[in-house]
Amino acid sequence: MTLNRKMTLLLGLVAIGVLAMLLLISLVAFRSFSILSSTAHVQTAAEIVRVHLTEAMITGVIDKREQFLERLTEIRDLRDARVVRSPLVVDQFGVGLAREMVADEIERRVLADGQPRFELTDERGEPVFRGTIPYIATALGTPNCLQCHHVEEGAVLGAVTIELSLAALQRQAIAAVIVVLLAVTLIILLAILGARRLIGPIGDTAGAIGALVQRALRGDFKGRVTQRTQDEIGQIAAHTNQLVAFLDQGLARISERVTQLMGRLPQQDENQLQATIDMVDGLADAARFKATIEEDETKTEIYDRFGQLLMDDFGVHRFSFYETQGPKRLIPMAVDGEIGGSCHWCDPQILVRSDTCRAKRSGHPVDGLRQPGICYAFRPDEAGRSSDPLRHYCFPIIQSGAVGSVIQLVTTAADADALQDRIPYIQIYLREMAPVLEAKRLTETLRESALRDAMTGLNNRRFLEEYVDTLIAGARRRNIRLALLMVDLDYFKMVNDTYGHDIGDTVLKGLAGILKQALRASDVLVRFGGEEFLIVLQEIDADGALAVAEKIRALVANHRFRIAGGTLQKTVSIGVALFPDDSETFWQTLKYADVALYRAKEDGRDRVVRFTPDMWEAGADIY
Ligand SMILES: Nc1nc2c(ncn2[C@@H]2O[C@H](COP(=O)(O)OP(=O)(O)OP(=O)(O)O)[C@@H](O)[C@H]2O)c(=O)[nH]1
Repeated sequence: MTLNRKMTLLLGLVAIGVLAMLLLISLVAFRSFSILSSTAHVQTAAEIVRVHLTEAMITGVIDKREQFLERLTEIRDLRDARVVRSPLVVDQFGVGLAREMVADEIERRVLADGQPRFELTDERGEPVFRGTIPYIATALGTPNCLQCHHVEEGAVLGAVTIELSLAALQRQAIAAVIVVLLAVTLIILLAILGARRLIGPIGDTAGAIGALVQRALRGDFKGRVTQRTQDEIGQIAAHTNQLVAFLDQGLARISERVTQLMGRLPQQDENQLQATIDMVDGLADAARFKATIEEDETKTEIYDRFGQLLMDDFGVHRFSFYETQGPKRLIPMAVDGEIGGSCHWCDPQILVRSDTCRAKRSGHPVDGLRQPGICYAFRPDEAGRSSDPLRHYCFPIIQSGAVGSVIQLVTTAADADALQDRIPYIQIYLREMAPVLEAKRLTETLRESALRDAMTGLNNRRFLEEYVDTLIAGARRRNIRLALLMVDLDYFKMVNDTYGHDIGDTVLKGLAGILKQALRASDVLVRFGGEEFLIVLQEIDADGALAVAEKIRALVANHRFRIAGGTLQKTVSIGVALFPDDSETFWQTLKYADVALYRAKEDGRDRVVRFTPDMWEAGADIY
């Protein structure tokens, strides 16, 4: 119900109440007034009758009293006037006129107790007021009643009954009440009309503000309220319009900026405010995600965290993260949440020919949600899914101007639209993730290059320094030996001097290749110095170590290094020491291997020498 209606209803009810009260009060007042004024009239008339009868008695015309009483009834509204004698008067003067003896019940009681009685009756619709007043004998009056009447002081001599018609009075009263009620009704109607005029703008403005708020809740702040008055209500309308205009402009600006950041245009039918809130939430979550992954140590942690996010927040459980390696290769970093999982959703060909990956080749997202079949490399596992085939969406992540990673999302055709809606939100995360991934990648590359010898690709001395603690801890825990083989090319300086530095490099790289091939995966090979290589063999005894060293020596001796214009043969000398047999410390054992190498050189080169303590004593001054 509108405010206007409520107000009208309320005023209407108040009006009915007021009119009813007024009517009631008028009727009660009329009745009281009628009784009071009629009582006075009856008493006056009774006194006139008494005076007249007394005068008639004195002047001796008491016989004419009948005419007097009849003439009295000619007075307007005086219906009846009669006198009755008390038994005392009857005893003294006889019964009198016939009608003076006929006493009704009221008159009999008045004659008996001397108390006047009044009553208001209704006689066939006519209101009649009747009063019966006793005549009391008294010696105090003029004339003295007791002079003529042989009765005692205070005795009841008779009673007079007067009946007045109140019909005319009633008509006047009703007319007056009707006039008053009409006047009051008119005033109330005018009051209701006035109130409606006042309330009207309040109701209209409230309704308009209500509609405006409903539109605003749907994200539409274009609505305005019509300002109907210049009073407080008009002010409310004007201020509401200002507020909504401010919100509209603010939302438009926020929406525009957020849209730029998201690259997502809000759709016509969606709640603009809700869409903007969602986008701001997305941006804030992505910024928080970025802050978190910046503190992650490795790319693997980042991929793991992003995979978790895809599953938990976006409901995507099938995905692949690939990373480019060199110009041609892609490596699967995580598949369906499994770090290092194998290529599952694409033709494995993309791993060795990365250009067969459309996202990697083009550097643009590949939307297989809207265009199924756009990429031939996509290999959905079709088994049992013909009714709900799979779709994919691939994002390239640009790092240093080229595609550094490819993120592939896979979903069912039924869920394709839902994923499509989430793509802009996922893209924000990817945008935040790209520079962090790149930074981590650079850090890892830098770290790797710091531990690697660029020319031979072998680990360098720094790597050994970092790795040695792990190596020794493992050996102690497993209670195994380590054999240290210090390998040095013989007369290498001559190669440089004779053929030049480039040929020297070629020989060093060739030697690194021979050593790599001769060793097991668990063995450690380090380019220790210029033409010096250290091999750490694990879980081996002295004979085994010497056998490996001899094998290496022979391999090198029999190898022909290809150089410009022919081949070159070189030999190596190898010193062997065992940890912990020769020393309790790794670095001392290394020194002993070097001592043995020195001895091998001394003894003519192209040989393997096992360290013995006497070598250390003999050469103590040298070392
Ligand atoms: N081409 C090239 N030469 C290097 C490299 N590192 C060290 N050398 C050279 O290796 C040679 C080592 O020579 P020396 O230590 O005198 O020993 P050697 O000539 O091998 O003789 P012996 O070890 O006594 O058999 C030096 O001429 C260095 O310049 C490198 O990376 N490339």
